[in-house]
Amino acid sequence: MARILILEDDTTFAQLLEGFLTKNGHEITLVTHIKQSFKLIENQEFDLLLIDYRLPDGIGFELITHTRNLGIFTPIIIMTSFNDVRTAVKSMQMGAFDYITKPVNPDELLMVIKNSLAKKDSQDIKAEDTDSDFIKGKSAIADRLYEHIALVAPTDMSVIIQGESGTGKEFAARTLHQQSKRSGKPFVAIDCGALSKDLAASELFGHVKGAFTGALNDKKGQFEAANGGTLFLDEVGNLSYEVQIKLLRALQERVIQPLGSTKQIAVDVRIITATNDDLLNSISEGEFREDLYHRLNEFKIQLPALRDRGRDLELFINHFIGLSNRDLNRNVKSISPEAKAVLLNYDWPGNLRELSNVIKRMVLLTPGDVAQLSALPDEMMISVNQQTLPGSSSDLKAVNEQNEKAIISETLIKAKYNKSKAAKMLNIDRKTLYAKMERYGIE
Ligand SMILES: Nc1ncnc2c1ncn2[C@@H]1O[C@H](COP(=O)(O)OP(=O)(O)OP(=O)(O)O)[C@@H](O)[C@H]1O
Repeated sequence: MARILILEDDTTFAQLLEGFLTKNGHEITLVTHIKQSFKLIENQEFDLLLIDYRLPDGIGFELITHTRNLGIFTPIIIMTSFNDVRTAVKSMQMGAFDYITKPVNPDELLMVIKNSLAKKDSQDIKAEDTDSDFIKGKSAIADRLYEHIALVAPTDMSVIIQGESGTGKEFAARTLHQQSKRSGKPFVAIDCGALSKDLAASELFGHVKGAFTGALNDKKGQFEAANGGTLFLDEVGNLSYEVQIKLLRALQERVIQPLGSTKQIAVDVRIITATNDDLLNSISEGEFREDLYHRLNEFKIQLPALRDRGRDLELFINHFIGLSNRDLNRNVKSISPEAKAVLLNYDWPGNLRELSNVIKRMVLLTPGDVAQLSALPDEMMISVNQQTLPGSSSDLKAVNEQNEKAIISETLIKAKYNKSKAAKMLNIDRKTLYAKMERYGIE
């Protein structure tokens, strides 16, 4: 028995389907509009969504995007007229499992449903143990990101993921793999930034015993380990020129040659790469091969910096509080308004990784249920104070005052609010410090 949500505006046809599928042991919920279906999937669990393509308030694609953005991977079958088949194929690239053309043949429908449910079972395990600590976000920029991921995932295109440090490039690469046809095969991640020049080639392509000093045994490379699946090369800009040549050859000819071996080994690997910086600069400086770049860049995904993700920041703060409560056995339920203001105004150069660390520390330092400003690192407050300085103001007096205020706050934090010590560090006497603190409203 499966719980099936049917989204179909032709009510006579929908009731026919309901009768037929109920007879075949399924539990059916009927809706006629996309908006109603959004509400239902947010609040109830379904095993399958059976949706019409053209609906009174939009097209079926919207439900696919919405469910995938919510991190729900329930199988979706699109029902479409023969004329819309091309669009239905596109819907599969966006994450629908299958489509069926109208008029619907009952036996075909049962078969498609059976196949989709079987695929769902094989995906559930992965969704459980790899995705539960991750969220996608709800900003427009996150919507676009996951739309691109859903579009390119099922293809075999090489993808470059570009983004600042800690923006979630590895998570995006894993998502691409999980949504691809290769999901049942290995996902192998290599941090090229951590590989020494000498070891990179052996790590990627393997070596035979005696290939170089220290090669005591044959070793399989990661290309072979990822065979049939996906190889994720993080910080690909760090690979030496010689390894870049070998990599290009492996991609073009689909064979690798372990160091010291004359044997060629056929490999079928999809490559996803990530880089912090713009590889185009490295190309113009002659450090990265342009031909390899084009081979790797069949599709580019740009990961947004956390500071550009709007309301996602708050979602991530809450998400990480939940994870830290669980991991550290705490019960933080809210954040004081001052602490929240600092979290929301900080510019997060280390992105999600930095946020996750800051929240973990904050939760650890909060025995009660409200996190306070004192649980945040001093440097964050200094940085937020400095950001609010009027950078381009021409009012010299105001700029000086703002500077003075920021320096005093900063020094007080450094001196752990010991005013004699702070006065000494600022090279002023205690009385002057008190007067300035009062004038600038520093507590
Ligand atoms: N969507 C997400 N939801 C929750 N946590 C996330 C998400 N994406 C990334 N993270 C967390 O943020 C941190 C950084 O993620 P990840 O390693 O994928 O970033 P990266 O861009 O590859 O970093 P680097 O540039 O340092 O290689 C990790 O701790 C990861 O668990």
